[in-house]
Amino acid sequence: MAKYQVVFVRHGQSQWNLENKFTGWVDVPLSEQGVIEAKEAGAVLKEQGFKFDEAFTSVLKRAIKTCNIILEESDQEFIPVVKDYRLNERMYGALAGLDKKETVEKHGAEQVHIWRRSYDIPPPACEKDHPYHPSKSPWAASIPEDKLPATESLKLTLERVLPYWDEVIVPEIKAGKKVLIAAHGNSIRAILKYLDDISEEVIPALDVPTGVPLFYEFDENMKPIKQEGAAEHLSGRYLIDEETLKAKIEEVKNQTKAK
Ligand SMILES: O=C(O)[C@H](O)COP(=O)(O)O
Repeated sequence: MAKYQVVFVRHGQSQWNLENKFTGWVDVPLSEQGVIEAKEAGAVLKEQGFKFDEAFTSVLKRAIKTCNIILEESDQEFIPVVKDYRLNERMYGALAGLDKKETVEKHGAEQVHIWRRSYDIPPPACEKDHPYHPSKSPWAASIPEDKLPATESLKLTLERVLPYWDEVIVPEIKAGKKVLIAAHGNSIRAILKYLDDISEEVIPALDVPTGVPLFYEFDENMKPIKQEGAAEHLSGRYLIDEETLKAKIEEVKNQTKAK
């Protein structure tokens, strides 16, 4: 029987999603389209009667803004919002700031797919003097230096996100709180891999669309309950029609397809 509920949402389209650049920990804003997506996500949640007691987000403004817009649109701005770098996007290493298609032209589609979607192969590390090294971000001072990654695979992202899920978010859920998690494509993929026990062979096929709420229910042991209309490989379902969902997932996949 369903006992707990969680809604995940990847931030709306960011300025660098629009410009098709690898982003990771670079703190770029939402694009105009991203703001619209966040508003739509909030409207759907309101329409379907979702109420939250607490929200969790990263320290990156595209996720924070998405979270705030959703809460504003659904009349729930009063709830506490907890920000933590452990929900950040995976750190994209030396690829941060590079055009995704130009990177394919330079290194080949196969190599870029490995960097983007393999489980345990990280992109090349970024040096300390890289313009987007995380030590240069304004919130870096609040993070232990040894926790500032020079690059991250999905596996390393999972090793960062999972303790936060287990030690901070799950106890809140088990205390009866309804939780919204506004995060990033790869930090959400990491949690979903864990929740739905997705294999290393299958995880490269999983893409998370921008700005679409993903609804999960769990039993008393925090085991996900398969929803009617669940998305491929997942127990949860996206709160959007299938055709729009397909188009939005395709958009993510197409970021590295030939021009
Ligand atoms: O950090 C980024 O570039 C994106 O938000 C996620 O990128 P990906 O879909 O290429 O992993």
